[in-house]
Amino acid sequence: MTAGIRTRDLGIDFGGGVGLHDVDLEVPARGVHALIGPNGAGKTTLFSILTGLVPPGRGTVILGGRIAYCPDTPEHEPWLTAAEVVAQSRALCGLPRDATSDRTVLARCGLVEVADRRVGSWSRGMTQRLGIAATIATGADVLVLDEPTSALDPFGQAEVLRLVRELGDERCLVLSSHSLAAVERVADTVSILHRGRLLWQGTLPALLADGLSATWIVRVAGVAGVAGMNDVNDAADLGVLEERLRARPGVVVARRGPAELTVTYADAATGTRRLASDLAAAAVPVVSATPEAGDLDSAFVALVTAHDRRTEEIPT
Ligand SMILES: Nc1ncnc2c1ncn2[C@@H]1O[C@H](COP(=O)(O)OP(=O)(O)OP(=O)(O)O)[C@@H](O)[C@H]1O
Repeated sequence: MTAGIRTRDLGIDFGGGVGLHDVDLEVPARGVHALIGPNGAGKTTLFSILTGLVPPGRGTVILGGRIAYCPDTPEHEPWLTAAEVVAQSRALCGLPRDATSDRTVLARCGLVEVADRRVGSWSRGMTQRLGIAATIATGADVLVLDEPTSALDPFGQAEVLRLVRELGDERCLVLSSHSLAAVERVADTVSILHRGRLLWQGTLPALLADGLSATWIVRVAGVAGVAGMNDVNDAADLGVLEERLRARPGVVVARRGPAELTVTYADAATGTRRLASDLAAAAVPVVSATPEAGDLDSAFVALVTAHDRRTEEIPT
């Protein structure tokens, strides 16, 4: 796998243990990579070192090509038009003038209709998209976007995430975000930074599998269209399902609500293997079976909490 970014033993000390410690990051040359971490984890510091804005205290950074960075709150000269901002970005990288390409970049970011408007009074969402346009215009192989969806409304977020996904299909795109739902939608690979240390890195499916619990929430179907009867039928179906699942070996079943059971296995891998066949054998209509913890939020919280517990246990 060619790397877009590779760091070895990267570190910086701000004093009192704050900074970055032994960061060995590996980001593929193509795809969307999300760097996530609690506030103060060191994400912006790491981006600043990767992009050469801050020299590291120690370690190395190897890049697969030119890198461009868009800060979380991009600022543009207010008297410039959007087209001029993009042209300026291209010129600062020593690239020749190319008004057609500038328009294409603005069109990709949904800004072509306002290309000739001065950007001084633009909304946060438009300013953010213009920052991304200026970043794309550099033609860099590695794009780093610091919290590109923060402070955007749901429409703005969807638009930026669509663009992020598109760009990641062409080159190496790294973003940081506190919106784990957004990360789950667009990222191919993820790294988790906490207190300046890289706790985890790998593909999103691997991270989700790591965080998967051994418990599933199973909801049964009622009899649709029978007024006032749904609860009664749900209860009846639930009772039958409960009894039949209990008869299966190694399954722990508990009631969760009027139409829901929790079904727990010895471990997540056993559950993944057996849940579908156990439900089929029970032969009761089921609406859904959802892992109790199987999303990025729970995987993230589990990793960070486990790390904190371990470090608290180490005597000082
Ligand atoms: N130049 C500096 N001098 C001293 N401390 C610094 C410096 N830059 C960052 N820090 C500290 O390093 C830690 C990491 O900060 P950083 O901004 O990189 O975190 P972050 O993960 O981007 O946080 P957030 O999600 O809140 O933006 C913080 O405790 C911050 O106060």
